[in-house]
Amino acid sequence: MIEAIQLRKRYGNKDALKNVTCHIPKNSFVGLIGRNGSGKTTFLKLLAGESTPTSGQLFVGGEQPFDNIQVSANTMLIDDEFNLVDNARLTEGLDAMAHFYPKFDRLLAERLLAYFEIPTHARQSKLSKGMNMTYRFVLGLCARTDVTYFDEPTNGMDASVRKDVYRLLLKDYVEHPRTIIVSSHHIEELEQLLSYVVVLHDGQTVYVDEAEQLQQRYVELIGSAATIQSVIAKSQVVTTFGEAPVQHVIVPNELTAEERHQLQQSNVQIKGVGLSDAYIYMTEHRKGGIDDVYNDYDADSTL
Ligand SMILES: Nc1ncnc2c1ncn2[C@@H]1O[C@H](COP(=O)(O)OP(=O)(O)OP(=O)(O)O)[C@@H](O)[C@H]1O
Repeated sequence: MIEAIQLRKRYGNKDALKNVTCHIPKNSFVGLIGRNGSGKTTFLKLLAGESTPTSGQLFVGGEQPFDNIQVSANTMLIDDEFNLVDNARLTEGLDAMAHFYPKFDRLLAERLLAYFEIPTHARQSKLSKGMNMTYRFVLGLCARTDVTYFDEPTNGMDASVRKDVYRLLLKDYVEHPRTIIVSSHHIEELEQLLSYVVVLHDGQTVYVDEAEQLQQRYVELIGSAATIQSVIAKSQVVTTFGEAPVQHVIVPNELTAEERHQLQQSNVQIKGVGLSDAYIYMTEHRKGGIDDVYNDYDADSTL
């Protein structure tokens, strides 16, 4: 459905995206994850045809998205700027959606807005931040475009609305399979839904694959620091936390049978790592964890 090849986007003298390469199969439910400033919004804007790549190639459904009516009729980007009609009442927004998007489910949209207690006679500009995001989310969901991009859709929503939103996303996706890409900082809340994950780091794709594969990328060793150090080479360690004598050591899931045997013999527990933690280890180990900063600070301040 989506093919990006060595995509680059430059703003002035800054590369917002340096090298994004990914293939996303049709009807995937994708988590677009990455640290602040890693390029998620920039990538979504390119996908939605709102800006042009500086170099590289990008295809959505076989078409280049920029300035392409066919792509824009079948895709939708919901972000905190989304506003179909300026200063409109919500009912006018619903009218516009029905006009532009043939698969828009107006009845469901009205029922959801009533459930979330969002008054449809109100003007969008008068809604609270959380209500505005919920309204936009409802429009994006009910549009049922072939591809829908949600950029941080739960920003400003309270915990209970966020929970409903994730449930809704899953229910609607199961009943109407399509390609959905969600960028979010609440990846731990989203991870049960994802079939596919794209991780951006510093403007580059560092992981593109099924969510399950990312979960299996690392393991956590819990036990005596001395034992772990005697079996695992320092170069294998992604990060370490916890205070001696019991330490938690994260390593790539590439232990040999011999290493596993030695660790288990010494009562070191070998545990799987969740998706959101795996993502954090993948994008954090280059600069060390927060413990390293604190330990270095302690060492320097006692000099
Ligand atoms: N219009 C712009 N002009 C100049 N630089 C920009 C522009 N838009 C984005 N950038 C820069 O490009 C980089 C990527 O920004 P982007 O907003 O895509 O990241 P992000 O992953 O969505 O971040 P966040 O999680 O904080 O929303 C950042 O360094 C940002 O400062």
